[in-house]
Amino acid sequence: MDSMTFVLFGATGDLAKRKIYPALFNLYLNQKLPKSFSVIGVGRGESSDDEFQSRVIDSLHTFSRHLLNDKSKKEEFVKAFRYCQLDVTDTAGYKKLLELVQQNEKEKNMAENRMFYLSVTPEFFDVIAMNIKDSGLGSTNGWKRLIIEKPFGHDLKSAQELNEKLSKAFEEDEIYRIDHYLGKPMVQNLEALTFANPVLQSLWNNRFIANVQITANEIVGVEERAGYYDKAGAIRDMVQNHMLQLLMMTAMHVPKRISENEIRNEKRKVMESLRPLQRDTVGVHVVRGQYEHGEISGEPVVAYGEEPGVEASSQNDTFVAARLWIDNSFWDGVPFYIRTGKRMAEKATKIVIEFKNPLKDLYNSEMEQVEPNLLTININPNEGVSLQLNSKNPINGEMEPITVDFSASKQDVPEAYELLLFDALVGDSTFFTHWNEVELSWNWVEPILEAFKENRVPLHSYSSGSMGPEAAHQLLIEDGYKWW
Ligand SMILES: NC(=O)C1=CN([C@@H]2O[C@H](COP(=O)(O)OP(=O)(O)OC[C@H]3O[C@@H](n4cnc5c(N)ncnc54)[C@H](OP(=O)(O)O)[C@@H]3O)[C@@H](O)[C@H]2O)C=CC1
Ligand SMILES: O=C1O[C@H](COP(=O)(O)O)[C@@H](O)[C@H](O)[C@H]1O
Repeated sequence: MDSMTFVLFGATGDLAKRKIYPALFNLYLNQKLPKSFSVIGVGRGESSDDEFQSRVIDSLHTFSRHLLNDKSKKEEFVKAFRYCQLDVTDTAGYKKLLELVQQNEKEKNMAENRMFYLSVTPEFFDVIAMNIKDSGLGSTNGWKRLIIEKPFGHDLKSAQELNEKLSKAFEEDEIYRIDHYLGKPMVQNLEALTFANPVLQSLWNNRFIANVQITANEIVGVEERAGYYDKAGAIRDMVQNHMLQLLMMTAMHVPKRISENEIRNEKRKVMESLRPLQRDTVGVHVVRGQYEHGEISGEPVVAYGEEPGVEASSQNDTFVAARLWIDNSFWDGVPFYIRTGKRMAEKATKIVIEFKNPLKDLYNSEMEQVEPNLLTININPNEGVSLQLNSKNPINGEMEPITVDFSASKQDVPEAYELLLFDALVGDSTFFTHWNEVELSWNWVEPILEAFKENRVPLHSYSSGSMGPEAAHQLLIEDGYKWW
């Protein structure tokens, strides 16, 4: 693997400590980092290299999945870390950063391969990219790559403007837009599951599938992120990115070859076939909700409007459910339902494929409980795949659903950030979001944003700790289905 310098903007932030350092450390332990590498952490505050290294060690103690008592491994790992104090808006200051990067490359005899990770608030994405270019940091004899965090824009226009600016400093194939759902092992496994199993592949179309349900429910509320979340809502925070990515991964057709370009092409085709919504009829297919007070794990929790930093009158959505149609020959007539909410009864990220049940009538007189076959892909918290079948109970002779569980017991499942960082290091962008996907997603979401803003869609309240507003259940009931 190529030697490289990993320049981390936002090195003193929450994401760095909770996700990025543990991911880098796990890669290091698994010998998946280059033999020669350095990490230059950028932050506004003053810090020596030693202080920065101690901060990284602390984060590993708290957040690494390897509960390693061997202190020496951690110390060995952080030797590669240096700190650079820099206000990212201070153009002149990048000279110091460039000197530090070059000095390191020279000392360690490393190739000029530079990975820039923007783990900062989005308002700085374009500023930093331009400064990387103008300062000469981006002029290397090796490769340069930019990893960029979410959110990528606030709507279609702002996303286009951001992309325009980034593309002045980096080529599209140098930009790695993180959607951490694409780093989840079961999401990465979707491709193998659907393409490498002829049994499933032959059923993966509208002849056999009745509907598809994609759920990403959370127990947590807005937490300390009201400043961001109250302007974003579930529609921007989860639907525009994670939910539509899961939809693309589920609905894409088997590509001619398994390669990043072919997969990307198939994902794009899904988005292009997604039936557009009209602003004035959004409410027919989209349900929005906001959590009320309630109880979670026996503890009372406050309503969204009482959360710190949220105005009591906020009309922000903390729940969205929607019915989508993919107008192509594979999925014609198959509704795709998505739902995501905060303060729900359980943490569950899953994709459920409900198969058609043409034999239902065969058993109707004898047994009434013939359930549809369901393929459930559990993404979080329990990773695995299960298939619900009908079977006769040998004791009472009654038909009952049984579940065949395909989940292997995995003790050491890598974290999303670990898989994604490794892919970026080796230059594989399959599980990163291409600009086409971002643009098409914002484009599809745009009428919903407008309808929400203009209050064309009722804002239903739901109790914290429930399964969301009743209207989200009605959405499926009117089609003769229910959420699984
Ligand atoms: N935290 C999370 O779980 C997730 C975060 N994200 C995204 O990751 C990014 C980072 O989030 P998070 O870590 O939570 O944010 P934090 O607010 O915790 O950290 C922000 C970082 O940016 C640095 N920073 C702020 N202003 C400047 C400046 N002018 N010059 C230099 N550095 C500056 C801060 O340094 P200092 O304060 O030391 O100056 C700090 O290191 C965001 O885009 C967020 O949307 C995405 C998914 C999950
Ligand atoms: O991107 C985000 O995702 C999390 C949910 O992620 P998960 O891996 O725990 O399912 C969500 O809480 C957050 O609001 C959103 O910004």
